[in-house]
Amino acid sequence: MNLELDGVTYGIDDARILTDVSLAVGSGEVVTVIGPSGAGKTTLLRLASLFERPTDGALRCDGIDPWARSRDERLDLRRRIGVVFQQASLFETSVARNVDVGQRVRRPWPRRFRDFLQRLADRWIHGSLTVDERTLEALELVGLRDAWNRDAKSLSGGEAQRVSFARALAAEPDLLVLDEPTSDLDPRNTAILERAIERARGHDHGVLLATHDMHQAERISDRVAFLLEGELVEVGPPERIFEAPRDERTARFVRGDLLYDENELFA
Ligand SMILES: Nc1ncnc2c1ncn2[C@@H]1O[C@H](COP(=O)(O)OP(=O)(O)OP(=O)(O)O)[C@@H](O)[C@H]1O
Repeated sequence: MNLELDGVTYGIDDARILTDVSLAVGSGEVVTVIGPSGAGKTTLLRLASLFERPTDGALRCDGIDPWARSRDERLDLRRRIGVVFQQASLFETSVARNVDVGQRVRRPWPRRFRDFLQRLADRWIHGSLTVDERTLEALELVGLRDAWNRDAKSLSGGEAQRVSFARALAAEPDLLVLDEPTSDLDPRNTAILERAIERARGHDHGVLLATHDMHQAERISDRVAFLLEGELVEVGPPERIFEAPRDERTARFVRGDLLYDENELFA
C-alpha cells in the first residue's frame, strides 16, 4: 500500500499537534520518524493508522482518501495496516490466540466461522489446544515459537511487545505502523525485531516507525523524517540526515544537542 500524507494538520481543541505534514511511505520502504519527546510522532502514526482524522490536508491510501469513504470501506483499509503501539495490549488468553487475532481480522466472516468450528472440533477430538502453522511462523519471527501455549499474562514487557509485533505480522499487512517497537527490548531481541522489519520490507510491505534510537533509525531506514514541534523539518536517506543534514535543527538533534526542551534551546 502506498500511504501519503499531503499537508496534514491535526489539532485537538485549540492545540495544534501537527502542522502541514507531507510524507509518503511506499511499498517495500521503511520510513522512520525521529524527533524529541512531544514532537508529535505518535500522533502522526495514529493518523497513518487511520485512528484519527486529519483536521486539514489529505491522507491517501493507494490514492484513496479513507475519510471520504464509508465507515466500512475505511475499516477495510484499516485492516490492511498492522499497528504496534508502545504499550502492548494483549488479551487475557494464550500467546497463540493473541497472534491468531491478527490473522483473523483479514479473513472473511464465513472463513472465520469455519475456523471457529475447526477449533472446537480439534479441542473435542484432541482434548487440547491446537495451533495454526502461520501463527507459529509469526511467533518464530520474533523468537517466541515455543511460548505459543503460554498465558499472555505471564509475559514480560519485552515478550509482550514481541507478541504484539507477531500479531501485526500474522495479518500480513500491506503497511506496518510501529511506535517505538523495540523500546522495551534488549539488544538481542531488538536485532530479532529489526530482522522481522527487514523481512516485511522484503515482502514489499511498507513500514512506518517512530523511534528514539538513532542507531536503529540509521540501520533500518530507507528514509528518515525529522519531526519537531509538529512540523516535518526534513526527510531524506539516513546517510544524509545523520551525516549531512540540510537543516541546522536536524544537525543539533542528531548530534544530541537538542533533546527535550527545544523551546528553551530555540529561544
Ligand atoms: N489526546 C491528546 N490531547 C491533548 N494533547 C495531546 C493528545 N495527544 C497528544 N497530545 C500532545 O501532542 C503532542 C505530541 O504528542 P505525541 O505523543 O504525538 O508526541 P511523541 O513525539 O510521540 O512523544 P514521545 O516521544 O514522548 O512518545 C504532545 O505535546 C502531547 O502532549
